[in-house]
This record gives sequence, structure tokens and C-alpha cells, in this order.
Amino acid sequence: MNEKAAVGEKAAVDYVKDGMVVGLGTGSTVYYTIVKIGEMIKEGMKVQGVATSVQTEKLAEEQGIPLLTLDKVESIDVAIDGADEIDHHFYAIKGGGGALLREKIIARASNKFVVVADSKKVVQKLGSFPLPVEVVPFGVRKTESYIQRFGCQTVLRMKGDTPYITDNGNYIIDCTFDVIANPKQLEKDLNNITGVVENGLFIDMVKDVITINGDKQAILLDKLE
Ligand SMILES: O=C[C@H](O)[C@H](O)[C@H](O)COP(=O)(O)O
Repeated sequence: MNEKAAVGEKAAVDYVKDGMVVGLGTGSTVYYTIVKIGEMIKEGMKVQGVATSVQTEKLAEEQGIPLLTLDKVESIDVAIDGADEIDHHFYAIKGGGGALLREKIIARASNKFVVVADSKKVVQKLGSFPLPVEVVPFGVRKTESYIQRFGCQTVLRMKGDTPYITDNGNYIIDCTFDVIANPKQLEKDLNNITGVVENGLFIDMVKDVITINGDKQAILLDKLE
């Protein structure tokens, strides 16, 4: 079994229980969680999902997972999602697939937020992966210049010849830092810029991380406090 399948399926089996409302993340790792939840439902388990993207909505529907909108649920028992990078303090970069805003809203609304990450995603320091920042289209070049003041190189994400558009109608600026020295501060600083909607740093949100150890087993990562 590949690493993404191993961590993705373990999350479904270990965290999703009968009667739960589950936040369904976006991407190629949590794909396996969603497919597994679909199988569990076919075997008789009652689970409802809240999707973090249009892409996940489609996948969940294909797998027979009943969906609720966030405003219809009282609480989300657990949200499960992938990450682009995660460190040993469980700080994460997300948004490589452009879904960071809805992912963060759903992670915050959840009683427990679990990340599924193959071994390549676990890093000592965040920053090798360009940090996605969702911005409103109006005045994007000005917003980009304010972001650059934090010491990064920026690229407006494109899809073909036109800017990539998120599910919320916004743009993404990908920001390359050599190393993110203080992720906690940077998360706040970026969100203070007028024009920034949200950034892909997930700080003090992740409860558990499922990854792969040296013996190729899916395990829970130890957290450094
Ligand atoms: O916007 C996308 C999400 O944050 C994904 O969870 C993240 O990019 C990881 O995706 P994948 O599991 O495909 O590497």
C-alpha cells in the first residue's frame, strides 16, 4: 500500500465512528480517507460529512457520503485533512491545492483536527514548500508587494494564462521563504495585511498527525511541546 493510502485509511478507521459529523479535507492523501469512509457507510455506519472544497464535495457524493453545509451543523466531531508540510510542533503549511480558506474554517470548527501526511511532508522547519496566501483580486499587485515585505519571493498562482481562482472567487499568491523562522507570528502578520483573506499556516490547530515511520508503518507522530 502506498504511504498516502496507508495514512489516509488509518485516519478513517481510527477516528471516524458511528453517528459522527466529519470534516472532509482536500487533496490526494485525504482522498483515501474519504473513499474509506464511503466503504464504512456502505457497511452500515452512519456518518455525515462537511466538505472543504468543491472537489471534495464531488468526491464525497461519488462515495455516497451525505453532506451538510457548515452552517447546518452544531459541531464537527473530527476533521481530517492533508498538509503540504508539517513540523514537530504540529505547525502546518496547507493550500497547495488552493483549498486553505475553507479548510481552516472547518478545522477551527472541529472538536479535533487530524492531519494525514506521508513521510515527505514531515519537516524540521517549515518553508521549503511555498506558503499559499489567499487574496482578493482587487489590487492584487499592491497586496503582493506588502506580502514581500516579510522577506519572501512571490508568484501569483496561474491556471493556464489566467490567475487561478479559489472556490471563494479569490486569487492565491505563493510565497517562498528559505525557512519560516517564526510561523506563529507570520500567520498573524500576513492576515493583518488588507487584501489578504487567509494564509496557509495552520498554527495550534492540529491535534494528531498520522504519518509513516522508518518501518513503513502508519503511526501517530510525537509532538514536540
Ligand atoms: O489546498 C489543499 C490542501 O491544503 C491539501 O490538504 C494539501 O495541499 C495536501 O494535499 P496532498 O495530500 O494532495 O499532498
